[in-house]
Amino acid sequence: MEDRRERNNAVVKELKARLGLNGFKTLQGLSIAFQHGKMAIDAYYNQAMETLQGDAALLLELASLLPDKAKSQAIKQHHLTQSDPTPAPVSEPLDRRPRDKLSRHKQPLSQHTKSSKGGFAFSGPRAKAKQGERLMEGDLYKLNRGTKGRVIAPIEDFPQEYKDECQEALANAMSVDPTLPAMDANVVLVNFYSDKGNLNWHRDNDEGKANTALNLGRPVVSFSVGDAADFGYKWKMEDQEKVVRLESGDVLIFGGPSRMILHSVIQVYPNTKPRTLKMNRGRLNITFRDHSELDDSEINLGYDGDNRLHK
Ligand SMILES: O=C(O)CCC(=O)C(=O)O
Ligand SMILES: [Fe+2]
Repeated sequence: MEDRRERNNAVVKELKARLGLNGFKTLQGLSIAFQHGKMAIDAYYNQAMETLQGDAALLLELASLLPDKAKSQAIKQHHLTQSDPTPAPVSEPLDRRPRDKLSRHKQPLSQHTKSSKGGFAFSGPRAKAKQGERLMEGDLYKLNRGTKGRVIAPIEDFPQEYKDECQEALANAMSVDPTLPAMDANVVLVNFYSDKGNLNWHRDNDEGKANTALNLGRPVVSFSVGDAADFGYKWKMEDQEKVVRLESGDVLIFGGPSRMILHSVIQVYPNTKPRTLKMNRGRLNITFRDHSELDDSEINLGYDGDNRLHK
């Protein structure tokens, strides 16, 4: 309840700052009319989007706060059925050379995915038992590696929305790069970085040489939530790195010939998360992988992120 009120206040603050008092009141009037069944969903959606200048993420945030959950859900569904929802999730190829081919996708994230403190990801008992590494202890941050923490768990431990969002982002990336192999995520790896956290150069090859998923170049699909960060990538250690700024809601996808790219998280930018996002300082990274052919004993995604470097 408390949490809901705080979110409500944050959204109201953001709306007033963006729209001014008059714009805010217009939107409030529309929302009340819609809630009371005095306005049809398409009229509400179109007018609210117009008032919000096309910020669908903010509209969905607002919708999630409506007291009537059926109405919240209806807005979300309506948004998905729009042939050209604005802003559409966009995929942008970051580089066209085969080995450096990454794509970035902008996606309005569900409440689950950007849930407070990544709490969901870190609260699954299986995740804890399996890895013996925790982000949280009670309600406190307890990062297992000083400025960062990691949890790895089967996708079934997460809400269905996680997988849906992963597949949506992938489909979008495949539409800009049809050569990208498909993947069917079955493992989720969640990293949390404090604003002092970083991750050294590495390739995502911890699964072992015999890994068919790697051989087939099945993409890694990687969501960023919270503070922005610079993500570096290059093919060889001696190459000059390229850097892409990852913001909350960005999805980075690398597969095919670039599945084995060297990459790193160079730095996190403090206080850069969207104002409406209810989350403690820092950055969450939620990474989806397809290890369908491997059984659990073959997957060794231990947190030796900084030791598997320079190989
Ligand atoms: O946090 C990120 O964006 C990257 C994480 C990563 O590269 C990894 O966990 O292997
Ligand atoms: Fe990685």
